[in-house]
Amino acid sequence: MNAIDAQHVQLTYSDGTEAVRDVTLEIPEGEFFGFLGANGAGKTTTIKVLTTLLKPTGGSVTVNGYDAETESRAVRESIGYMAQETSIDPELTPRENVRFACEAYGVSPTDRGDRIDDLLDLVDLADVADKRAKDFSGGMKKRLDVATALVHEPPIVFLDEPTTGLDPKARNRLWDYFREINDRGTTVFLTTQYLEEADHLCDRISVIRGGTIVASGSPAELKSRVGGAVLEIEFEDPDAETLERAREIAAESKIFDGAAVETTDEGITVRSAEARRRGTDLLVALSEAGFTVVGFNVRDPTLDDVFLEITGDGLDGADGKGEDSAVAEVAE
Ligand SMILES: Nc1ncnc2c1ncn2[C@@H]1O[C@H](COP(=O)(O)OP(=O)(O)OP(=O)(O)O)[C@@H](O)[C@H]1O
Repeated sequence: MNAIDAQHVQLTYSDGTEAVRDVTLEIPEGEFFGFLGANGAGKTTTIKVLTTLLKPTGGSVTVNGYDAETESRAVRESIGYMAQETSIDPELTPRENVRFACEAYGVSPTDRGDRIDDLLDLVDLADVADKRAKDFSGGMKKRLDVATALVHEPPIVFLDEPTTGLDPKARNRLWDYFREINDRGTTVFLTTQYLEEADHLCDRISVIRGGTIVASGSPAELKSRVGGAVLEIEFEDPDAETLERAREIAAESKIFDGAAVETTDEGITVRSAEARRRGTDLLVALSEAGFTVVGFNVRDPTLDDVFLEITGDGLDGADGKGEDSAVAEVAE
Protein backbone atom coordinates (compact mmCIF):
# COMPACT_ATOMS: atom_id res chain seq x y z
CA MET A 1 0.00 0.00 0.00
CA ASN A 2 1.20 3.49 -0.78
CA ALA A 3 1.23 5.97 2.09
CA ILE A 4 -0.09 8.59 -0.31
CA ASP A 5 -1.92 7.83 -3.52
CA ALA A 6 -3.18 10.85 -5.47
CA GLN A 7 -4.55 10.31 -8.95
CA HIS A 8 -5.01 13.19 -11.40
CA VAL A 9 -5.81 15.71 -8.70
CA GLN A 10 -7.18 19.09 -9.73
CA LEU A 11 -7.98 22.10 -7.59
CA THR A 12 -9.55 25.18 -9.07
CA TYR A 13 -10.23 27.98 -6.58
CA SER A 14 -13.62 29.69 -6.62
CA ASP A 15 -12.10 32.71 -8.42
CA GLY A 16 -11.16 30.40 -11.30
CA THR A 17 -7.44 30.03 -10.46
CA GLU A 18 -6.35 26.58 -11.59
CA ALA A 19 -3.77 26.05 -8.84
CA VAL A 20 -3.50 22.28 -9.38
CA ARG A 21 -4.20 21.01 -12.87
CA ASP A 22 -3.04 17.40 -12.90
CA VAL A 23 -1.08 15.90 -10.04
CA THR A 24 -0.53 12.17 -9.67
CA LEU A 25 1.62 11.03 -6.75
CA GLU A 26 2.28 7.49 -5.52
CA ILE A 27 4.42 7.67 -2.41
CA PRO A 28 5.41 4.41 -0.71
CA GLU A 29 5.49 4.05 3.07
CA GLY A 30 8.75 5.23 4.62
CA GLU A 31 9.79 7.38 1.68
CA PHE A 32 11.30 10.83 2.12
CA PHE A 33 9.53 12.62 -0.70
CA GLY A 34 10.29 16.12 -1.93
CA PHE A 35 7.80 18.34 -3.75
CA LEU A 36 9.59 21.18 -5.49
CA GLY A 37 8.41 24.25 -7.29
CA ALA A 38 8.75 28.01 -7.44
CA ASN A 39 6.41 30.44 -5.68
CA GLY A 40 2.84 29.89 -6.79
CA ALA A 41 3.56 26.56 -8.54
CA GLY A 42 0.87 24.78 -6.52
CA LYS A 43 2.76 23.12 -3.67
CA THR A 44 0.71 24.38 -0.74
CA THR A 45 -2.56 23.83 -2.55
CA THR A 46 -1.56 20.22 -3.22
CA ILE A 47 -0.63 19.72 0.46
CA LYS A 48 -3.97 21.17 1.51
CA VAL A 49 -5.76 18.69 -0.73
CA LEU A 50 -3.69 15.76 0.58
CA THR A 51 -4.34 16.81 4.18
CA THR A 52 -8.11 17.21 3.46
CA LEU A 53 -8.12 20.97 4.13
CA LEU A 54 -9.31 21.48 0.55
CA LYS A 55 -11.62 19.23 -1.44
CA PRO A 56 -10.21 18.47 -4.88
CA THR A 57 -12.26 19.63 -7.85
CA GLY A 58 -11.05 16.56 -9.75
CA GLY A 59 -9.23 13.27 -9.18
CA SER A 60 -8.92 11.14 -6.06
CA VAL A 61 -6.71 10.99 -2.95
CA THR A 62 -5.98 8.16 -0.53
CA VAL A 63 -3.76 8.74 2.51
CA ASN A 64 -2.78 5.86 4.80
CA GLY A 65 -5.43 3.82 2.98
CA TYR A 66 -8.22 6.28 3.84
CA ASP A 67 -10.19 8.12 1.19
CA ALA A 68 -9.61 11.87 1.64
CA GLU A 69 -13.19 12.73 0.73
CA THR A 70 -15.23 10.11 2.56
CA GLU A 71 -12.82 9.39 5.44
CA SER A 72 -11.29 12.83 5.97
CA ARG A 73 -11.30 12.53 9.75
CA ALA A 74 -9.34 9.26 9.65
CA VAL A 75 -6.86 10.89 7.26
CA ARG A 76 -6.38 13.85 9.58
CA GLU A 77 -5.87 11.66 12.63
CA SER A 78 -3.17 9.69 10.84
CA ILE A 79 -1.03 12.61 9.63
CA GLY A 80 1.11 15.36 11.05
CA TYR A 81 1.12 18.72 9.29
CA MET A 82 3.62 21.50 9.74
CA ALA A 83 2.15 24.46 7.88
CA GLN A 84 4.15 27.42 6.57
CA GLU A 85 2.69 29.63 9.29
CA THR A 86 3.68 28.68 12.80
CA SER A 87 1.01 27.02 14.92
CA ILE A 88 2.73 27.56 18.26
CA ASP A 89 1.50 29.96 20.91
CA PRO A 90 4.41 32.31 21.73
CA GLU A 91 2.96 33.06 25.16
CA LEU A 92 3.33 29.40 26.14
CA THR A 93 6.48 27.40 26.85
CA PRO A 94 7.57 24.50 24.59
CA ARG A 95 6.30 22.03 27.18
CA GLU A 96 2.90 23.77 27.29
CA ASN A 97 2.71 24.01 23.51
CA VAL A 98 3.43 20.31 23.07
CA ARG A 99 1.00 19.41 25.87
CA PHE A 100 -1.67 21.50 24.17
CA ALA A 101 -1.04 19.65 20.90
CA CYS A 102 -1.30 16.32 22.78
CA GLU A 103 -4.72 17.36 24.06
CA ALA A 104 -5.82 18.51 20.62
CA TYR A 105 -4.77 15.22 19.04
CA GLY A 106 -6.24 13.13 21.85
CA VAL A 107 -2.98 11.62 23.11
CA SER A 108 -3.91 9.66 26.25
CA PRO A 109 -2.98 11.47 29.50
CA THR A 110 -0.81 8.55 30.63
CA ASP A 111 1.34 8.80 27.50
CA ARG A 112 1.66 12.57 27.48
CA GLY A 113 4.54 13.07 29.94
CA ASP A 114 6.92 10.69 28.15
CA ARG A 115 5.82 11.87 24.69
CA ILE A 116 6.48 15.53 25.56
CA ASP A 117 9.95 14.74 26.98
CA ASP A 118 10.81 12.56 24.00
CA LEU A 119 9.77 15.18 21.43
CA LEU A 120 11.44 18.12 23.17
CA ASP A 121 14.56 15.97 23.33
CA LEU A 122 14.27 15.12 19.62
CA VAL A 123 14.23 18.78 18.62
CA ASP A 124 16.81 19.85 21.24
CA LEU A 125 14.48 22.09 23.22
CA ALA A 126 14.65 20.17 26.51
CA ASP A 127 16.92 22.83 28.04
CA VAL A 128 14.42 25.61 27.33
CA ALA A 129 11.29 23.51 27.84
CA ASP A 130 9.92 25.90 30.45
CA LYS A 131 10.84 29.22 28.88
CA ARG A 132 8.26 31.23 26.98
CA ALA A 133 8.53 30.68 23.21
CA LYS A 134 8.05 34.34 22.25
CA ASP A 135 11.77 35.13 22.59
CA PHE A 136 12.89 32.09 20.59
CA SER A 137 14.80 32.38 17.31
CA GLY A 138 13.07 31.46 14.04
CA GLY A 139 14.87 28.11 14.05
CA MET A 140 13.75 27.26 17.59
CA LYS A 141 10.14 28.11 16.75
CA LYS A 142 10.28 25.87 13.68
CA ARG A 143 11.70 23.05 15.80
CA LEU A 144 8.85 23.46 18.25
CA ASP A 145 6.45 23.39 15.32
CA VAL A 146 7.95 20.07 14.21
CA ALA A 147 7.49 18.65 17.71
CA THR A 148 3.82 19.67 17.89
CA ALA A 149 3.14 18.05 14.49
CA LEU A 150 4.45 14.72 15.79
CA VAL A 151 2.64 14.32 19.14
CA HIS A 152 0.27 11.61 17.91
CA GLU A 153 3.13 9.66 16.27
CA PRO A 154 1.66 9.96 12.77
CA PRO A 155 2.93 7.53 10.12
CA ILE A 156 3.06 10.45 7.64
CA VAL A 157 4.20 13.99 8.23
CA PHE A 158 3.72 16.91 5.81
CA LEU A 159 6.30 19.68 6.08
CA ASP A 160 5.42 22.78 4.05
CA GLU A 161 8.59 24.79 3.39
CA PRO A 162 9.79 24.11 6.92
CA THR A 163 13.15 25.85 6.59
CA THR A 164 12.24 28.95 4.57
CA GLY A 165 13.84 32.03 6.09
CA LEU A 166 16.22 30.13 8.35
CA ASP A 167 19.98 30.59 8.26
CA PRO A 168 22.02 27.64 6.97
CA LYS A 169 23.00 26.49 10.47
CA ALA A 170 19.42 26.38 11.74
CA ARG A 171 18.39 24.68 8.51
CA ASN A 172 21.06 22.01 8.85
CA ARG A 173 19.90 21.30 12.35
CA LEU A 174 16.31 20.79 11.21
CA TRP A 175 17.52 18.46 8.48
CA ASP A 176 18.98 16.18 11.16
CA TYR A 177 15.57 15.95 12.86
CA PHE A 178 13.77 15.30 9.61
CA ARG A 179 16.19 12.50 8.84
CA GLU A 180 15.72 11.04 12.29
CA ILE A 181 11.94 11.18 11.96
CA ASN A 182 12.22 9.39 8.62
CA ASP A 183 14.68 6.85 10.08
CA ARG A 184 12.02 6.02 12.66
CA GLY A 185 9.84 4.87 9.74
CA THR A 186 7.72 8.00 9.22
CA THR A 187 6.87 8.87 5.61
CA VAL A 188 7.88 12.48 5.00
CA PHE A 189 6.27 14.77 2.41
CA LEU A 190 8.40 17.89 2.17
CA THR A 191 7.84 20.96 0.04
CA THR A 192 10.78 23.24 -0.48
CA GLN A 193 12.22 25.93 -2.68
CA TYR A 194 15.74 24.94 -1.68
CA LEU A 195 17.23 22.56 -4.19
CA GLU A 196 20.07 21.73 -1.86
CA GLU A 197 17.57 20.69 0.80
CA ALA A 198 15.84 18.29 -1.56
CA ASP A 199 19.17 16.92 -2.73
CA HIS A 200 20.32 16.22 0.83
CA LEU A 201 17.14 14.72 2.19
CA CYS A 202 14.88 13.21 -0.41
CA ASP A 203 14.72 9.68 -1.77
CA ARG A 204 12.55 10.95 -4.59
CA ILE A 205 11.43 14.30 -5.92
CA SER A 206 8.61 15.60 -8.07
CA VAL A 207 8.76 19.03 -9.62
CA ILE A 208 5.52 20.99 -10.00
CA ARG A 209 5.13 23.92 -12.36
CA GLY A 210 1.90 25.71 -13.15
CA GLY A 211 -0.07 23.06 -11.25
CA THR A 212 1.37 20.15 -13.26
CA ILE A 213 4.14 17.70 -12.45
CA VAL A 214 6.94 18.20 -14.94
CA ALA A 215 9.59 15.78 -13.63
CA SER A 216 9.95 12.98 -11.06
CA GLY A 217 12.83 10.79 -9.94
CA SER A 218 15.59 10.41 -7.37
CA PRO A 219 17.99 13.36 -7.17
CA ALA A 220 20.63 11.21 -8.90
CA GLU A 221 18.24 10.21 -11.70
CA LEU A 222 17.22 13.80 -12.28
CA LYS A 223 20.83 14.94 -12.34
CA SER A 224 21.83 12.21 -14.76
CA ARG A 225 19.22 13.59 -17.16
CA VAL A 226 21.30 16.69 -17.58
CA GLY A 227 24.01 14.42 -18.95
CA GLY A 228 27.73 15.03 -18.76
CA ALA A 229 29.10 17.87 -16.72
CA VAL A 230 28.95 21.62 -16.33
CA LEU A 231 31.80 23.86 -17.37
CA GLU A 232 32.01 27.22 -15.63
CA ILE A 233 34.22 29.89 -17.19
CA GLU A 234 34.84 33.34 -15.73
CA PHE A 235 36.27 36.40 -17.45
CA GLU A 236 37.90 39.53 -16.13
CA ASP A 237 35.26 42.26 -15.58
CA PRO A 238 33.03 41.15 -18.47
CA ASP A 239 30.39 43.50 -19.87
CA ALA A 240 27.15 42.29 -21.45
CA GLU A 241 28.61 42.37 -24.95
CA THR A 242 31.64 40.28 -23.95
CA LEU A 243 29.40 37.71 -22.27
CA GLU A 244 27.15 37.46 -25.30
CA ARG A 245 30.12 37.05 -27.66
CA ALA A 246 31.56 34.29 -25.43
CA ARG A 247 28.18 32.60 -25.32
CA GLU A 248 27.99 32.61 -29.10
CA ILE A 249 31.48 31.15 -29.48
CA ALA A 250 30.67 28.32 -27.04
CA ALA A 251 27.25 27.64 -28.55
CA GLU A 252 28.41 27.70 -32.14
CA SER A 253 31.78 25.99 -31.77
CA LYS A 254 32.11 22.47 -33.13
CA ILE A 255 33.82 21.41 -29.89
CA PHE A 256 30.57 20.26 -28.27
CA ASP A 257 27.67 18.59 -29.89
CA GLY A 258 24.51 20.33 -28.74
CA ALA A 259 25.78 22.08 -25.60
CA ALA A 260 23.48 24.28 -23.52
CA VAL A 261 25.23 27.58 -22.90
CA GLU A 262 24.14 30.32 -20.51
CA THR A 263 25.70 33.56 -19.42
CA THR A 264 26.26 34.31 -15.73
CA ASP A 265 27.38 37.52 -14.01
CA GLU A 266 31.03 36.62 -14.42
CA GLY A 267 31.12 34.46 -17.52
CA ILE A 268 29.38 31.48 -19.10
CA THR A 269 28.33 27.95 -18.16
CA VAL A 270 28.28 25.13 -20.67
CA ARG A 271 26.33 21.92 -20.02
CA SER A 272 27.49 19.10 -22.24
CA ALA A 273 28.30 15.40 -22.27
CA GLU A 274 31.70 16.46 -23.62
CA ALA A 275 32.37 19.12 -20.98
CA ARG A 276 35.10 17.21 -19.16
CA ARG A 277 36.90 15.88 -22.24
CA ARG A 278 36.77 18.97 -24.44
CA GLY A 279 36.60 21.81 -21.90
CA THR A 280 40.18 22.91 -22.47
CA ASP A 281 39.54 23.12 -26.24
CA LEU A 282 36.93 25.77 -25.54
CA LEU A 283 39.40 27.67 -23.37
CA VAL A 284 41.85 27.71 -26.26
CA ALA A 285 39.15 28.92 -28.67
CA LEU A 286 38.15 31.70 -26.27
CA SER A 287 41.72 32.78 -25.68
CA GLU A 288 42.36 32.86 -29.45
CA ALA A 289 39.30 35.12 -29.74
CA GLY A 290 40.90 37.54 -27.27
CA PHE A 291 39.14 36.62 -24.01
CA THR A 292 41.00 36.66 -20.68
CA VAL A 293 39.81 33.67 -18.66
CA VAL A 294 40.30 34.14 -14.92
CA GLY A 295 38.34 31.16 -13.62
CA PHE A 296 37.61 27.67 -14.89
CA ASN A 297 35.78 24.80 -13.22
CA VAL A 298 34.18 21.53 -14.32
CA ARG A 299 31.59 20.02 -11.98
CA ASP A 300 28.83 17.43 -11.88
CA PRO A 301 25.31 18.70 -12.53
CA THR A 302 23.30 19.89 -9.53
CA LEU A 303 19.54 20.09 -9.12
CA ASP A 304 19.79 23.75 -10.19
CA ASP A 305 21.01 22.51 -13.56
CA VAL A 306 18.12 20.06 -13.65
CA PHE A 307 15.73 22.96 -13.12
CA LEU A 308 17.34 24.96 -15.85
CA GLU A 309 17.00 21.99 -18.16
CA ILE A 310 13.38 21.25 -17.23
CA THR A 311 11.95 24.71 -16.93
CA GLY A 312 14.42 26.90 -18.77
CA ASP A 313 14.50 29.31 -15.83
CA GLY A 314 15.36 27.33 -12.71
CA LEU A 315 13.45 28.14 -9.56
CA ASP A 316 13.30 31.82 -10.36
CA GLY A 317 11.23 33.94 -8.10
CA ALA A 318 11.85 31.54 -5.25
CA ASP A 319 13.18 33.86 -2.60
CA GLY A 320 14.67 30.89 -0.83
CA LYS A 321 17.14 30.22 -3.59
CA GLY A 322 20.14 32.14 -2.40
CA GLU A 323 23.87 31.81 -2.50
CA ASP A 324 23.66 28.79 -0.23
CA SER A 325 21.63 26.82 -2.78
CA ALA A 326 22.73 23.59 -4.37
CA VAL A 327 25.15 25.20 -6.80
CA ALA A 328 27.38 26.47 -4.05
CA GLU A 329 27.13 23.42 -1.84
CA VAL A 330 27.26 20.49 -4.21
CA ALA A 331 29.77 21.87 -6.69
CA GLU A 332 33.08 20.02 -6.74
N1 LIG B 1 -7.34 30.90 -1.74
C1 LIG B 1 -6.91 31.12 -2.99
N2 LIG B 1 -7.75 31.63 -3.92
C2 LIG B 1 -7.34 31.85 -5.21
N3 LIG B 1 -6.09 31.56 -5.65
C3 LIG B 1 -5.22 31.04 -4.77
C4 LIG B 1 -5.58 30.80 -3.41
N4 LIG B 1 -4.49 30.27 -2.77
C5 LIG B 1 -3.52 30.20 -3.69
N5 LIG B 1 -3.94 30.65 -4.90
C6 LIG B 1 -3.17 30.70 -6.16
O1 LIG B 1 -2.94 29.37 -6.57
C7 LIG B 1 -1.65 29.24 -7.16
C8 LIG B 1 -0.85 28.20 -6.40
O2 LIG B 1 -0.60 28.66 -5.08
P1 LIG B 1 0.12 27.79 -3.97
O3 LIG B 1 0.08 28.56 -2.69
O4 LIG B 1 -0.44 26.43 -3.96
O5 LIG B 1 1.61 27.73 -4.54
P2 LIG B 1 2.96 27.33 -3.82
O6 LIG B 1 3.73 26.53 -4.80
O7 LIG B 1 2.69 26.71 -2.50
O8 LIG B 1 3.64 28.74 -3.61
P3 LIG B 1 4.48 29.32 -2.36
O9 LIG B 1 5.85 28.77 -2.52
O10 LIG B 1 4.42 30.78 -2.58
O11 LIG B 1 3.80 28.87 -1.11
C9 LIG B 1 -1.05 30.63 -7.12
O12 LIG B 1 -1.30 31.23 -8.37
C10 LIG B 1 -1.81 31.32 -6.01
O13 LIG B 1 -1.84 32.71 -6.23
